[in-house]
Amino acid sequence: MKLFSKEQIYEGDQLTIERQKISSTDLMERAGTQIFNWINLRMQGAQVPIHIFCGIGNNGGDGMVLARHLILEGYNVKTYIVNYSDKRSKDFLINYDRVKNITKKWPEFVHNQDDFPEIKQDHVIVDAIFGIGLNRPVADWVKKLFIHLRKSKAFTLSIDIPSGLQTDSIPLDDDCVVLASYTLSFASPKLVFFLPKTGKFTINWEVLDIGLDSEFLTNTNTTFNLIGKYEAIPIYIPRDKFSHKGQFGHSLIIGGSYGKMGAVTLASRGALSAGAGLVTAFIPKCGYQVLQSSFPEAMVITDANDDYITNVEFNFSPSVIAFGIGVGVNMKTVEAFKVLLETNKVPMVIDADGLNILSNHPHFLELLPEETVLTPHPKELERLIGTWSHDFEKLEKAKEFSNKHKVVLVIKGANTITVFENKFYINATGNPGLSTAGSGDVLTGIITGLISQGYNPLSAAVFGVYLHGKSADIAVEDYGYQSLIASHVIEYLGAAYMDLFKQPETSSEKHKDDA
Ligand SMILES: NC(=O)C1=CN([C@@H]2O[C@H](COP(=O)(O)OP(=O)(O)OC[C@H]3O[C@@H](n4cnc5c(N)ncnc54)[C@H](OP(=O)(O)O)[C@@H]3O)[C@@H](O)[C@H]2O)[C@@H](O)CC1
Ligand SMILES: [K+]
Repeated sequence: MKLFSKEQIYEGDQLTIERQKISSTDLMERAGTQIFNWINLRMQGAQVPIHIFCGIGNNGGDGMVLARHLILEGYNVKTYIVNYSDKRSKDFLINYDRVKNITKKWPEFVHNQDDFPEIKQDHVIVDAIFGIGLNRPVADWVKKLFIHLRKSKAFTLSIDIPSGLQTDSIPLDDDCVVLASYTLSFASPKLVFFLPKTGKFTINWEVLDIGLDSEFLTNTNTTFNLIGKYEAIPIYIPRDKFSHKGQFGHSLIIGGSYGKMGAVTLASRGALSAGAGLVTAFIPKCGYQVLQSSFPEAMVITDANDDYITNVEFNFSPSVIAFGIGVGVNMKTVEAFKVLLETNKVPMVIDADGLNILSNHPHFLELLPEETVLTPHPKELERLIGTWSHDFEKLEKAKEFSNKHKVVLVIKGANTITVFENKFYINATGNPGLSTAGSGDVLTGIITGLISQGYNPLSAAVFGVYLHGKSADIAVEDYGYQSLIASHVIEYLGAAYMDLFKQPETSSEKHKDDA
């Protein structure tokens, strides 16, 4: 799913008005009506007090349309105008008048703290205060209103975006933003729903289709894309009946050191379960028995050294090499990595200590094959690209790094983001159960196994992250967040593949933060 920028949304808005020969007021009517339908379907006329807080721009206008429909339907509505500016938008004013024409209970003005109404926990709040037009910090009394709303603990439905959240920057502090239980967003979810510092302001979200111009929706290219089931399906390469294991490549997983052999086992199992034809693990000698007995499907080659890798030698042509899991940073291992990089020609996936070695020896980066996949967690990323002061800076720096070194960068997190050639692919699957030992090793294995069978590195990264998260989403139903372990993610990979063709996208693809 495309994540449109604020500028693109305003442009789509304008194009829709021109091409469909409708007025901006008509488009607002569509938006407000969609929100009304959403609420009406769920509340079925219940007389729970609904407090609708409207700003004075078009987000407030949407709130006014909603208020009119709810009042006409007999709901128990209280409407407020959060009067943060005198610059009312045309469509806000039109819809303000329309509300006044159908009820004697005119909207109440809120100018300061004394005007804040009492809201009980079992009431409903609609937040139509600011939309994507917010472009500076909110006034102090507006911030106090946001705190007041939050303190009520009432279900809070934000229209388009939680008020106070800008589409392209991080709020000064948490009190500057409404905490939404649910956000109904127009045209596309907003990028900020997926970033660590801003995603927490909406517990759930959904996109409402307001019929924007279809040509605009199809032809507009976006820098950010959300990867759910419908984006994953076209990446999938089907298998034909006469295929054999020789077609799916040979993954070589190089890693491990004394005490860290399980990581290589997990990655090897991940690669084979993702569909690699053959998997060979290259490990220090001490892991030979461990790996052979814990994962008989893998072949094993050992280093001359017992405890860590000193010299990588093998006598076959792998389709892809993964390096770094549990490998440590011994100087001999570093040297072995360098020699490998100097001679290697096949695609690579680099993780864990492999990334730490790259950070400590940045000139190694020049030796990487183009489109090498790097899979850092936040600390490893920081070592690679330096520190950042906020999420947007992090993304910018990650993009520069990926461009400079021509690498596919997989930024692991609650919503893992893959960066390549100035595009960002935000993964929609996965859950807090993945915060568990070895889950990154499994991911590296899956991506390696996908490259092995012919996926290009970018597709393998994007699809691999999707499958990894999806597998965890299915497994968590059986294990719960706390008990999910990395091995389960491997065991449920088959289910994740099969789910691609099973049923329409379900709510599990929606952003959830209900750990
Ligand atoms: N495109 C679509 O798909 C559709 C969009 N629709 C809806 O329109 C919404 C966008 O509306 P909007 O542009 O009028 O902006 P909104 O967020 O209501 O803010 C109002 C004004 O406040 C001002 N302002 C900014 N920061 C401020 C601050 N800190 N303190 C005080 N004032 C501040 C700023 O004006 P300024 O003062 O900068 O001139 C701004 O213009 C969008 O989110 C969606 O809900 C639908 O109706 C139809 C289809
Ligand atoms: K809002």
